[in-house]
Amino acid sequence: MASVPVQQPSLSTRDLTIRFGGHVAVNAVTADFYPGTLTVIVGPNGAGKTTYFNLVSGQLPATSGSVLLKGVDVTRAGAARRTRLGIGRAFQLTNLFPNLTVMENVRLAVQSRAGLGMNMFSVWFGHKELIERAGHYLERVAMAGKREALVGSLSHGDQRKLEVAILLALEPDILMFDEPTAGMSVDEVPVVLDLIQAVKRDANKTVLLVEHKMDVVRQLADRIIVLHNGTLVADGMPGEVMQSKIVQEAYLGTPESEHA
Ligand SMILES: Nc1ncnc2c1ncn2[C@@H]1O[C@H](COP(=O)(O)OP(=O)(O)OP(=O)(O)O)[C@@H](O)[C@H]1O
Repeated sequence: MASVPVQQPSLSTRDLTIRFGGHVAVNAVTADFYPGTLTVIVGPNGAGKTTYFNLVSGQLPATSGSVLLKGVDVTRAGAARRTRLGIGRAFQLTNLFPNLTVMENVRLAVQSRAGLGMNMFSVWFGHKELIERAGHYLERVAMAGKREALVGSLSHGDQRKLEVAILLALEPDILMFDEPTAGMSVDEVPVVLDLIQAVKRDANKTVLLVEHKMDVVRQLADRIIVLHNGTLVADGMPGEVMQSKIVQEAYLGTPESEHA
């Protein structure tokens, strides 16, 4: 009988926990994430979603438990090492250079991915291929027309789209988005959602998304994890998780319209 190959998780957390004083913000969360799957993490305000993201991407040190990236224990590794190992996160605008142009921001990401370092004046400057690659990512977020604009002058929605372009340019294996459409205008939202759809069709990419808007959750999720008071209370296919009693009580008990 032919054996079915067992897929290795690209990312795992084991009993991952962080305490702030007496408050346990993330409480013994164990989960595996696989390539080709988009997992949405939902939960009420203060449930621990962003803190869990910070523990995974290395912005916060765990109090206990572990984070494994492709089987490598990175619990004590900083964010930079985790990035080198393939984690990429869209950082709510904190990784943009406001005094540089849109093109320069994406070029730096392409340059970084190409292993050339972040020096604006290094040999790649003017390098046609890198500029073309940066242009490609700008086209994917429908921002090719704004390549010479200073980032600080962009609308909030454009800055969020640029952030997605930069994330894509870094070509991570694991992509983490924290409410990617928050603050976007109605016509900007589909650009980003279509892009995330396209990323999730790539069987090699693992996508994690924190999201409040239930229409976005329905549209994108292959799997839903529910956090409540820092604890994982449900994990499964969208249909079953949405129907489960614990979710109805813990999350959907809050009217959806409040989060829409
Ligand atoms: N640096 C910190 N110091 C102390 N408490 C913190 C810190 N960061 C988060 N917390 C607390 O941990 C809990 C979880 O916060 P977190 O921001 O992760 O929730 P969330 O699910 O992302 O919420 P929201 O949906 O509102 O963004 C909250 O009670 C928050 O006040």
